[in-house]
Amino acid sequence: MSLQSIKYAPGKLDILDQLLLPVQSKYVAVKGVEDGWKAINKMQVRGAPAIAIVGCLSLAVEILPEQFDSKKSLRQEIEGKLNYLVSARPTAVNMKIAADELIALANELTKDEAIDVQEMKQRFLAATEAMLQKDIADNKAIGTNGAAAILDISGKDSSVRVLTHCNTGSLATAGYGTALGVVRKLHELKKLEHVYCTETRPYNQGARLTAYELVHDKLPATLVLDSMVAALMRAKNIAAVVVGADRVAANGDTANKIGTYQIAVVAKHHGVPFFVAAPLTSIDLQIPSGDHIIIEERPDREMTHVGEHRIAAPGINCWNPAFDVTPAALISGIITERGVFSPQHLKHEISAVLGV
Ligand SMILES: CSC[C@@H](O)[C@@H](O)C(=O)COP(=O)(O)O
Repeated sequence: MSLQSIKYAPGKLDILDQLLLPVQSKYVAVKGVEDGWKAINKMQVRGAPAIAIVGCLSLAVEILPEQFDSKKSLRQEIEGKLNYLVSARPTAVNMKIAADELIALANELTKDEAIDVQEMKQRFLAATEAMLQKDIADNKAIGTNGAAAILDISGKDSSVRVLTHCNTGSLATAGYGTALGVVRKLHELKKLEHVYCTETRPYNQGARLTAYELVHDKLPATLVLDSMVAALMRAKNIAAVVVGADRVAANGDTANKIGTYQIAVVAKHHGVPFFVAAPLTSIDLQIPSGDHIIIEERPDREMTHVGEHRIAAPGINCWNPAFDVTPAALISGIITERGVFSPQHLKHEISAVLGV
């Protein structure tokens, strides 16, 4: 059975505590928005799509038992709590886009004179709950589109070796995964010779989470350290790199886990195609370029310690940005559920597909 990081039934939300993986698989209850905010901020749940889903479902759990005396008070609660959830982590855009969409829905329902406060609440909860299934469907489409793009480039008859970074699988999404969904699809098509995953220092999402998923799902996989990528490309005939995204700007610049940018530079040097796989909810057409993306800086301790064990000299200063921005010029294609877009023409191509 594939991994499930989010378990939801109306009024009940449990998440797999990713701080404990891979040593322990333990679900923790998220009983409302405060728990949701803390789980996102402390990285018990992580990965851009999963953050948005857990944030929104934590609100669903909180408002289900509550009584509201007017649609206006329900709307205010929804807006205030969603904006609070957006503040838990700054870089990934999915929570912000989900919050904006749900606030717009709440505004629309407030104005609709044909419905009362009970019906407004039901419709809001249904929209929130629909996110889980939609994310899985989107990821499967990303997998199909991405596998086709990689096989197109590498020649359809051969199996491929690919490299991925960070974690973009079932643990970072509602299921199946984005970049890891592409890897999964290649495997389903019997076209995956091998996947290499980086350790992803300092938080080790690759070694702890991606490696855990790859072993769990029995995919042919090998772990490498972040410092081995250039040597790997020279030695192992890598057909493509595929990574996720936390926020893609309108010009195709992409924020993703720290280390992504240097992999893209190395890929360019070796002529290896570099793909970003992400749902449309990771694309922020409101910002013109990556210069406008706020990069979260995390505590020094994530660099100086492994668990309780100090590995850096006491007293040394640290700089710990959690993400970097890969310039669009280094990206071969942005794989979404609606097709593979050229980063240089992203805004235009998305508008054409969505008809807006
Ligand atoms: C499918 S998610 C893509 C990204 O969110 C992922 O690569 C990543 O950077 C996760 O960062 P994290 O800091 O662990 O939340």
